[in-house]
Amino acid sequence: MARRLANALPRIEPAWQDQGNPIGGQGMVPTRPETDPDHAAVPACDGTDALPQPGFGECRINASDLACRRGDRLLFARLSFAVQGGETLHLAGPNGVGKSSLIRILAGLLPPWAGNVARQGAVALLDERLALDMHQPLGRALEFWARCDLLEPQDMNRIASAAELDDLLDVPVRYLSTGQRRRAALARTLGRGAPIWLLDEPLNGLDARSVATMGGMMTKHCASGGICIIASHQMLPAPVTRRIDIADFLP
Ligand SMILES: Nc1ncnc2c1ncn2[C@@H]1O[C@H](COP(=O)(O)OP(=O)(O)OP(=O)(O)O)[C@@H](O)[C@H]1O
Repeated sequence: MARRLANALPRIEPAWQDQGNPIGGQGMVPTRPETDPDHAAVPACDGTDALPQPGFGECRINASDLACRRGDRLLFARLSFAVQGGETLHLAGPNGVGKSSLIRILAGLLPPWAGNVARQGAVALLDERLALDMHQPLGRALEFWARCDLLEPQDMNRIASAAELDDLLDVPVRYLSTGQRRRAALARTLGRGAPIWLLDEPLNGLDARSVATMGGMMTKHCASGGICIIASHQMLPAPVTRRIDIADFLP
């Protein structure tokens, strides 16, 4: 039962078929972290060392000729990319362009209007939903997911510490501030131990220190062979392999 819950996110089958490398993959060159004057001076928190370093097997995600329609509007079309372990893809673009919709397509929660996604590796999805029991103290709410994800309690504790949640574990989730909820959602998501992170606006509501910590987590995840695909209208505090502005794929 627990394993079934842990794998509750839909998987796109077959797990992987090599469909070539339409945009880059192998050839993509990591860049320096995108610079944001608001965040540049804040050192990453040491707590990132507490994240588990699982040493992922091969993981990749390929999007081929994707188009997305919501309601009666075609949002984007002819969008292709390939991302492999160790790479970060930044999905950018103005409000309403379709960043969240693309994240949902990549997670298998929304069918594309056209094209397909091939994926190897489990996914951890962070979106606008907190997915924590508002009536439980934070520690209990995180424990629920730790059990689902078959985490050892000490692993969840380490992740909570990395997200600087130690002092909040006894606080009911509904009393947490916006930024505290975001950090709790991050801990819940990253605790899955999945190689592919799909993060929709992970920096929203975070203060400068938490943004730097998040950057450290992303950097470590990629260094361990994981994938980060981040939809954000902000610059990312970690090395970015490729940036796609969805506005370039308007139909
Ligand atoms: N279920 C839906 N039915 C119809 N239209 C939808 C639906 N969900 C989203 N949309 C529309 O699709 C468009 C893209 O939404 P989406 O949330 O993907 O954009 P976004 O780039 O993530 O925006 P933001 O930067 O504001 O978060 C918006 O115009 C939105 O109103």
